[in-house]
Amino acid sequence: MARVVCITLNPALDLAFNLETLTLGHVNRPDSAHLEAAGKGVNVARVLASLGHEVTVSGFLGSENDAPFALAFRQLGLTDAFVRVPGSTRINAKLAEKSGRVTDINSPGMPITPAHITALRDTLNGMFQHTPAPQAVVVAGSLPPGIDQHLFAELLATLKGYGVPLWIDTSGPALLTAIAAQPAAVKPNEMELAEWAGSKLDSDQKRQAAAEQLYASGIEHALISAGAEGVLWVSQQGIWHSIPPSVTATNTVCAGDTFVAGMLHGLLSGFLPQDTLRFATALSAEAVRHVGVGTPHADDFDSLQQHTRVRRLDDTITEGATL
Ligand SMILES: Nc1ncnc2c1ncn2[C@@H]1O[C@H](COP(=O)(O)OP(=O)(O)O)[C@@H](O)[C@H]1O
Ligand SMILES: O=P(O)(O)OC[C@H]1O[C@](O)(COP(=O)(O)O)[C@@H](O)[C@@H]1O
Repeated sequence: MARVVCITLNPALDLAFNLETLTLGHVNRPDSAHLEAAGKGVNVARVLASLGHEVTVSGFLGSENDAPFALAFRQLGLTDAFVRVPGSTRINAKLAEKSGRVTDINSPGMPITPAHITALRDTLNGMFQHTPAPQAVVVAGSLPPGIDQHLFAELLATLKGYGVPLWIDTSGPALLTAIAAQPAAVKPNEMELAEWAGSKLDSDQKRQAAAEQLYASGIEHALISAGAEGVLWVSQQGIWHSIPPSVTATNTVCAGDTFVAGMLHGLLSGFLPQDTLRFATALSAEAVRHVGVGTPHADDFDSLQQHTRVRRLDDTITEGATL
């Protein structure tokens, strides 16, 4: 199993509500409510830890409400290297309706100062100078106030300088900065990548063209997800497409994070490309059946994998496992 660092610059407590129907402008009374330590990198870490990897989590956490995070990290066996900053970590509301529709309300997050950034850099330096060094680093989620594109680009350059594969999952201007940094992998969804692509990515053909363009721009693993329509993956190992099994989508929050973790797991474990994509796609489909990240320990996980369709769209690119 591998050592992985998951960085969440803007974590969140996810407050998930399950409602029959959301009625704007009225009192809504959900069937259930659930509060969980989250944010993209934290969610990726949850999945990797459940798959047996040794995971360190880092980024910025508000010191005033870090108890649910500290508890979750202990329970999951994650090493906590988050820099504490004064204030409270944001709360994001996730309103899931019976129809499967989810409304996300993602708050801006706590302001981060240059001193906090220096503290994070020191923490990361210590981590990567230690042997054995981590084998991969994931940076996932939005940027908090105080971290602009310039600072983000500098941080990514530092992480690339450590010489381990850098995986990034973010959106908006940060996604453009991430792509320009030429990391080992990016995993936008089709809507997040539309701005970079300059048009809607509303078909497999358009997603394939965009993934090939990302790959050509210097990204080893270009991954584009499109919900139930599946994933386009371009790498040295070929051009692959997957379609998830049909499941009842109860809550799609965390599906993307679960998918990223599944791909990283497959590649770190030396799975064949088709097995890696099948595993990650099935795991993310598992995630949408309930609140939170997907679990490979679900009773029917083998069946979910069997019902995941994976096919290679080319056979000209040389196969060879790289991370
Ligand atoms: N309705 C769904 N049914 C089955 N699988 C889904 C569904 N929605 C998402 N997934 C799985 O989760 C993955 C990530 O979901 P997606 O919505 O594309 O990303 P994100 O959560 O980052 O927006 C998809 O590639 C797919 O495998
Ligand atoms: O940092 P952002 O872009 O605001 O996203 C944070 C939100 O994304 C999540 O990590 C879920 O992400 P996915 O649905 O893409 O897997 C939530 O836990 C969190 O509230």
